[in-house]
Parts: sequence; C-alpha cells; structure tokens
Amino acid sequence: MRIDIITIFPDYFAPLDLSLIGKARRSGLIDVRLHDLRRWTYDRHHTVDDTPYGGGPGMVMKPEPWGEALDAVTGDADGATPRLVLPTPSGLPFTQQDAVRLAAEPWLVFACGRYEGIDARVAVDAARRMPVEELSIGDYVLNGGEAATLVMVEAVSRLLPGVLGNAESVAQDSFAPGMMDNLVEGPVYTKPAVWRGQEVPPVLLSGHHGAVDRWRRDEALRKTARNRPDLLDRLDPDTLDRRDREV
Ligand SMILES: N#Cc1c(-c2ccc3ccn(Cc4ccccn4)c3c2)n[nH]c1N
Repeated sequence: MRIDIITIFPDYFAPLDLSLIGKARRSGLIDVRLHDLRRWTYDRHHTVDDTPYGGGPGMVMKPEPWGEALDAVTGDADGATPRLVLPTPSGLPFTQQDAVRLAAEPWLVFACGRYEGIDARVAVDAARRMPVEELSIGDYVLNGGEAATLVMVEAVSRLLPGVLGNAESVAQDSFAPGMMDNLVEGPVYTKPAVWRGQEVPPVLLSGHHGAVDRWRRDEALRKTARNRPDLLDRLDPDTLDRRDREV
C-alpha cells in the first residue's frame, strides 16, 4: 500500500518510523511518503492560511497550495487514482469497519488540515478526480488532522498482511468484525502467576481450553456491559446463550 500524507508538520509523523509500521516501511510492505504543504507556496513567508470569508475567529487554509499539492502528489502514478481521506471534526465517524475497508485500498492520501480547516472548495475540486471522504476519529476537538491521520494510518496499516507478526491478534481484536460478537476484549495476563499479591485467574492456568474460552467470553461480556453497553444492543439475541444473559 502507498500512503501519502500532506501536512505543514511532517515531523509529526516520526512515529511512523518506529515499531511494526516502521519495520513494514523498511521491508517495503507500506510506502509512506510525507509532503510539506509549504512546498507549494511561493511567497516569502510560505503562507498557507488566510482570514475566513464571512468573518469569524481563526484562519482558514488557502485552497491554492492544497490544489497544487494534490495535483502533484496524485498526478505522478501512471494514471492510478488514490482515495483522499480528509480528517475533520465534522467527518463521518472512523470505525474498525472503515479501517478494514481502507486497508483494501492500494493508495491512500491523507490531507492534514490546521487552523479552522481547509477551504471547502479543495474537497470539491479533488472529488472531480478521485474518491474523497471526510472522517473523524472521535467527538473531541484536536488542533489539526495530523493526530487523526496517525491514528487512521496505524489502524489501517496493522491490518495489512505481514505487518503484525501474529495474524491471530488481528482477528481477536476488539471491534474486529464478527469476532467475539463485537464485544470489547476482557483482561489479559502474563507471568508471573502472582504479582503484588494478585493471582492470575486460575482458569487461565488450568489448560482447559473450553473453560478458558468461556471465561474470556464472560469477561468480554462483563467489560462490554460496563464500558460499552451500546455495543450490547448490536448483539444478535440468538448468539447470546442462557449463561451469557446471566453475566
Ligand atoms: N479527524 C479529526 C478531528 C479533528 C480535526 C481534524 C482536522 C483538523 C483541521 C483543523 N482542525 C482544528 C479545528 C478545530 C475546530 C474546528 C475545526 N477544525 C482539525 C481538527 N478534531 N477532532 C477530530 N476527531
């Protein structure tokens, strides 16, 4: 997969050199290219923003640099067309299903806005030549699109074959479609068996795989009911056996 990121803070993406995604980049599994938006400005101050039409607080990102940046970044690939992702607080909620969908794309471009956002005409102009989607990672306000892009790039990249060592761990993720009925994961433990007076639940040391699976499902149900009761509403009643209802 090719991932292009256009931003005025390229250094924000240093974390993409680390850990499994950094390893995947070095192995060629993922081709991440960073672009400083100011490369497409021509004034002495490399201006990327201006006051909003209609007045109001803050500044808006100018359309010209974005138009030229997107032309340059998306124009050099032998006719291939990327999907443009625009992080914005007003976007559609980014979910695990979106991560799965985007992981199937060969080429993504992320446009990281700042200030009060990017001039709305940029998305309209881009949509004339590529699919564009506005996505939000949650109901809180950030200062720009870079943190959201890091989140989405990690959520997508980890799903690519070969990026995570243990394919199982992707399948057992919370929110993995169809896994554990969309329950969140329960508690996990490792050695030592006793730590600061706390014992690992004995069932996990029993070697009884059926009992371990049952215990993990009970704990996942318990944690989902406590932290994400909204997910329980999505459970297919037929998949809840009698004991589930007792948790
Ligand atoms: N995804 C996502 C986001 C963002 C986000 C994404 C891009 C930009 C570009 C500028 N700002 C600042 C800003 C503040 C206020 C109103 C508009 N814009 C962004 C914020 N905030 N929260 C999320 N879940």
